[in-house]
Amino acid sequence: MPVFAANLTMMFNEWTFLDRFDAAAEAGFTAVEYLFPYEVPPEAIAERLIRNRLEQALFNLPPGDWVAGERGIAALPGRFDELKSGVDKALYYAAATGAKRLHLMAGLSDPSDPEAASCYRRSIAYTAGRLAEKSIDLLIEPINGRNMPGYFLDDFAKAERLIAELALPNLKLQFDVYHRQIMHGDVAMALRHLLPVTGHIQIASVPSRHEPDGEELNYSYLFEEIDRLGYDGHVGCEYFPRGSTLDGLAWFNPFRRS
Ligand SMILES: O=C(O)[C@@H](O)C(=O)CO
Ligand SMILES: [Mg+2]
Repeated sequence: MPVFAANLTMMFNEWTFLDRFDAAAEAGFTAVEYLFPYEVPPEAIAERLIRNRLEQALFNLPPGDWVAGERGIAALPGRFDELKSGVDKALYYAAATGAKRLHLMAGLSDPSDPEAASCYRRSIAYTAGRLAEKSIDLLIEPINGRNMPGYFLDDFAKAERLIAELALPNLKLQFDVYHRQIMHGDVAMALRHLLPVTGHIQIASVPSRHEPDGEELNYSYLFEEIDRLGYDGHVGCEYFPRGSTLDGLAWFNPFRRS
């Protein structure tokens, strides 16, 4: 049975950020993820995780100036010092929360620009090395251009090639089924092929990015496939509820912790 992590950036928005941990546990989740924890002291997050017996599945390294529209800095020339201090900060939060996976966002940059490509590889190699000292995996995630126009890592095959070429033991793919379906389709075959390099899976309906309970993907089949493949990581519920988070959790009934 897949182990689901509630994405607290998108779900449980009826509660304040810290209270979302309590709400997710109450709803039967055993793990959580979110984009960024950096507005809240790590000790406060750790306290909620322990109190609710929740595992911290994943969060993202600092992405640059998100509010101004940046979506990561790893492929942006001239930002390496900032990247290094972001790694320090993320590791501090990972130590407090027990996170064993961090996602590094590439940024908005021309995918065919060789300078961006070399910058991205350098950032990944540096970050993976720092994370390896703490036995933490580094994830890279291809993101579809409809949701994030101009995102550097815009192709699953490119991510696969990069992981193979860099050959860093803790560098893995963040396989977001929602992005995969929009970018390339062929989700089940891609899961079979890429599972050996996949460190985290995320889900949402396509095209609406709502609950995984309809529209163009058959999630019952995909959940069984994920089990058949022997995937033992988390499946992040990275979706915007159609209405209230709790009203939208019927799909989760067979999986919830009682
Ligand atoms: O799919 C996404 O959008 C996220 O997983 C993310 O990390 C960046 O927004
Ligand atoms: Mg995602």
